[in-house]
Amino acid sequence: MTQHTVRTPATPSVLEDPFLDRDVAFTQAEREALGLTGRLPTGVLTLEQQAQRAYQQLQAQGGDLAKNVYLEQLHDRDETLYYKVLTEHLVELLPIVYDPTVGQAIEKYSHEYRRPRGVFLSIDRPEDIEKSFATLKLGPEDVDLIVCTDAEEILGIGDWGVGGIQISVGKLAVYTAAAGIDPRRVVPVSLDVGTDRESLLKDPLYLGNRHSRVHGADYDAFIEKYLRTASSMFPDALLHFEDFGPSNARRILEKYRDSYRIFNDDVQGTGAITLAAALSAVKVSGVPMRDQKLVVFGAGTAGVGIADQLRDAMIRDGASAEQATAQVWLIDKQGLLTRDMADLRDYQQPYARDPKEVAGWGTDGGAISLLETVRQVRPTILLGTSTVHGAFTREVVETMAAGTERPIIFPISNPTSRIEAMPADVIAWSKGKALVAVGIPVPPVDFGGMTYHIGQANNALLYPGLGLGTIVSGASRVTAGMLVAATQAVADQVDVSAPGASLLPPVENLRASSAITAAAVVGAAVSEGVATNKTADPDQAVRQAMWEPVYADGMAS
Ligand SMILES: NC(=O)c1ccc[n+]([C@@H]2O[C@H](COP(=O)([O-])OP(=O)(O)OC[C@H]3O[C@@H](n4cnc5c(N)ncnc54)[C@H](O)[C@@H]3O)[C@@H](O)[C@H]2O)c1
Ligand SMILES: O=C(O)C[C@H](O)C(=O)O
Ligand SMILES: [Mg+2]
Repeated sequence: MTQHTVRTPATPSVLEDPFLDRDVAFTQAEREALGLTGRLPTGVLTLEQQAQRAYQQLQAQGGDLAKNVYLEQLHDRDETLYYKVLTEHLVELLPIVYDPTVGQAIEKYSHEYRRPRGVFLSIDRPEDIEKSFATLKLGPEDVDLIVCTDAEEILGIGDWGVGGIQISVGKLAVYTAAAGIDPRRVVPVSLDVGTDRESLLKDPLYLGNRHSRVHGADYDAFIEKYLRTASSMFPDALLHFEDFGPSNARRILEKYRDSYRIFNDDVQGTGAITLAAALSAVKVSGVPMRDQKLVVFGAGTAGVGIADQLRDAMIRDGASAEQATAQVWLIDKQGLLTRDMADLRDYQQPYARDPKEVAGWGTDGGAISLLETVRQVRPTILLGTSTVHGAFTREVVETMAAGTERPIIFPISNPTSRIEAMPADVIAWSKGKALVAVGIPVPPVDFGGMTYHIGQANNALLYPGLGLGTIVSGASRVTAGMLVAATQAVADQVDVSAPGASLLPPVENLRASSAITAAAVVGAAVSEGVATNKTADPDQAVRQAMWEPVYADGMAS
C-alpha cells in the first residue's frame, strides 16, 4: 500500500487570519518571509487600491442584504480592509452593516451563513462558557469590549434566536468605525437561550438551540454565570447588553449595574441619544425642559429608558421630581397606563396615572388611545418606541400640532418596517412645525420651500463615544454622570440656529463626534471617581487610543 504523507494546509495560515491578512498588499519581501512565495498573483496593490476594488465589487452586489453578506465576507478575510472600506463610505454603508439591513441579516442568518464570527454560548451547556472564551486565546488584559444579546427583542422585529449574533457583530462594527475601538480587542457573543419563533424551530437549517426560550431560574443563572465568567477572564472589558426582552433588559441592568461594568444600550444608550435630540429641539421650541410634557407610545425597554432620562433632565432644569414624573404619560398595548391596571411592569409603575385624573377621558373598548391622550394632554414631545408601523397617523400629528407651537415628534422604532411615521409625513402634516428625529437614516425633507435635515436618533450616535470613553478611562462602572456627559457632548455639537437644521450631529462626522463624546465621558469618569486611568488630557488620550484601518509598517507578524 502506498504511504501518503500528511497534507499541509492548502492556504498559508497568514492568508486565513483576518488580522494578519493583507492579501495582494503583501510586498515581495513579506511574501518571501511569510512563506507565500508563488501563492499570490505577482501584482502588489496598496490598501487604498484594495479598498477601491472591494468597493467596486460591493456595488455589483444585488441588493442590501447581498451587500451585507459581501461585507461580512470581507470582514472575515481582512479586518483592516473591511474597516477601510466601511470608514471611507460610512454614510452609505452604516445602513448596510447596521440598521436597517442588519435586521434582514438576522432574519436570514441560518440561510446566509458563511462562517462563524463570535462566541456562541448555549444555555444547555453553561459549563462551557469559560472553555468557549478560552478558545479565543486572549489574556486578561486583551479585551476591551464584549457585546452580547439573547435576541429576544431584536430591534423591533422580535425573537430571532441565534441569528441575533449579527446585532452583536453590527454594534461592534459601529464601535470600531465610529470610535476607533480596536477590533482585535472585542468579542461578539450570542447567548442562545432558545427561541419561541416557530418558523425557526421548524427550519431544518436553523443553527440555534432547537427549543423554546428558557426563562426563570435557569435563565438567571446563565446570565449570572456569563457575567461572572466574562468579567473574571477579561476584567477590563465593558459588557454591552443588546436587544434583550422587556422582562429582562432592565432587570439585568438594575441587578448588576453596581457590581459589573455593564451597559444596556437599549435602555441607556437610547435614553441618552434621544435626550440629546430633545435638548436640541427644546432650544428651537423655546419651551424649557422643565415644562415639557412627554407622551411615550410603547412603554417598553427603550420607551421607559428614554422617559427616565427626560424626567431626570426636567429635574436638572428645575422641576421637582414629583412634577417631572407627572409630566410623563405612558401608553402601551392596554392604552394609557393607569395605576389600577393589574399588569403593569415595575418600571412603568412610577408613571402610571391616577384613574381619577382620566375619568372623563374618551375610551375605545375601555382603553384610552394615543389620539385621546394627545388631545387631552397637549404634549410637547411625542415619542414612538412601540414597533407599530404607522401608529402616528395624520390625525395624531395634526392634534399634536394644534396643541403646541413646535411639537417634538420622535418616531424611533426600528427598522423601517416598524417606524411609527415617516419624517416627510410628520413634517407635511404639521405644516413644517414638527421637530423630528428617527432611528433610521433618512434623506432631508423638502416642504414649503424649506429643507429639513432629519437627525438620526439612534444609539449608534452615542454608544461608540461612551464606550471609548469608558475604555480609555478604565472606568469601573458606567455611571449616570458619564451618560449625562455623553448626552451633553452630543447635544453641544449641534447648531440649531438655521431653520430646518438637524437635531443631532451628522453621521458624516461620526468619528470626530464620537471622539468629543469620549473625551467628555473620560472627564466625567475621572470626576465621578470611577476612572482607573486618570489622564490630565482626555482629548489626547482618546485620540491616541483610536484604532485606524492601516496596514502597520513592516512585516505582518
Ligand atoms: N432609535 C434607537 O436608538 C432605538 C433604540 C432602542 C430601541 N429602538 C426601537 O424601539 C422599539 C422598541 O424596542 P424595545 O427594546 O423598547 O422593545 P420592547 O418590546 O421592550 O418595547 C416595545 C413596547 O411597545 C409596546 N407595544 C407593542 N404594540 C403596541 C401597541 N399596539 N400600542 C402600544 N404599545 C405597544 C410593547 O408592549 C412594549 O412594551 C423597537 O422598534 C426598537 O428598534 C430604537
Ligand atoms: O440597533 C439599532 O438600530 C438601535 C437600537 O439598539 C434598536 O434596538 O433598535
Ligand atoms: Mg437595540
